[in-house]
Amino acid sequence: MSAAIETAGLGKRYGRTWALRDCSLVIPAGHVVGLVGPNGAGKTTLLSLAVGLATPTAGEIRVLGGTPAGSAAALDTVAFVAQDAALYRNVSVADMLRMGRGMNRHWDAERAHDRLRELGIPARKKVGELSGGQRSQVALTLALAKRPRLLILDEPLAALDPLARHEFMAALMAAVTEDGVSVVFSSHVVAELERICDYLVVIQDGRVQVSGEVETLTAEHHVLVGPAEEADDVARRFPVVRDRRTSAQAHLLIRTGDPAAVPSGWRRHPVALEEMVLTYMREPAASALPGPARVPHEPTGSGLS
Ligand SMILES: Nc1ncnc2c1ncn2[C@@H]1O[C@H](COP(=O)(O)OP(=O)(O)OP(=O)(O)O)[C@@H](O)[C@H]1O
Repeated sequence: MSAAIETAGLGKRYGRTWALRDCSLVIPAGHVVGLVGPNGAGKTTLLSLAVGLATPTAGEIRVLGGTPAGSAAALDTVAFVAQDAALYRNVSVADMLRMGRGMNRHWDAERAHDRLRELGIPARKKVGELSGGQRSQVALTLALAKRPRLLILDEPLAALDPLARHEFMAALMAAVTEDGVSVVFSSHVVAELERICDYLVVIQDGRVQVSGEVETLTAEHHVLVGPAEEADDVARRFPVVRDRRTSAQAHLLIRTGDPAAVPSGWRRHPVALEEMVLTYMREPAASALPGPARVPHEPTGSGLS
């Protein structure tokens, strides 16, 4: 399957600040991708580069199987919903739709009007007169009317209450099912990721920390619980994302491609996606971990079953 977004050595610097560095990433097409990371991590920068609103300082970025980001061909097939659904507040919804039709070759006006009718959003209203949730839905309607193959959204849920959030995501998922569009969206709503996305990218301090299919990542991450005096030995055998110890017990959040490899006398617990993401966000050093995980040492037979 081709890549929705592919970067090689991608970097973006603003003055002295590297907003994004050494980013080499392949996000396969056909996924709903959650891009997460703390404030200032570089999420908006990566998405802006992907839609051609910013140009790289280093490296390159391509979309949809090799089309240079920001090129005319890419603009035809990529749609973007910016943070806070930035729209012209004094313009009516109907005029926004007319502008969209004038600017896009594959504009599906009927679909846009049908969507707004279903949502009960009057086209004559000015954008500034709509609620935050309605504005977001208008922004999504405009993006989908382009009939994109890749839809990129920057924090689409930020301004929405839980109900509007639910309705927005339902609309997005319907588009994924109907059109097979690839979706990449940034979000701080970590708790909802598991329900929404099947691919995850965690970014921190301008670098990609972890990236992969949700199913694979949750299968690879575990918490090992066992006696503290054996923890150093166990920690040498697995890539450790988080190491918590009391005088008696150790809790090691590890990443391994071999979930059966539990040291004898230790217990293994699964890790929910939310806990995994929050752990990476709290542990910037975990970005050094390889992926997929490799066991750094051959087992020596001293306790691994
Ligand atoms: N136009 C700009 N000029 C100068 N610095 C910028 C600019 N845009 C972003 N930065 C800096 O680049 C870094 C990454 O910013 P970016 O907006 O990409 O992060 P983010 O992960 O989207 O953050 P948030 O979650 O707060 O939206 C930050 O240190 C930010 O201050």
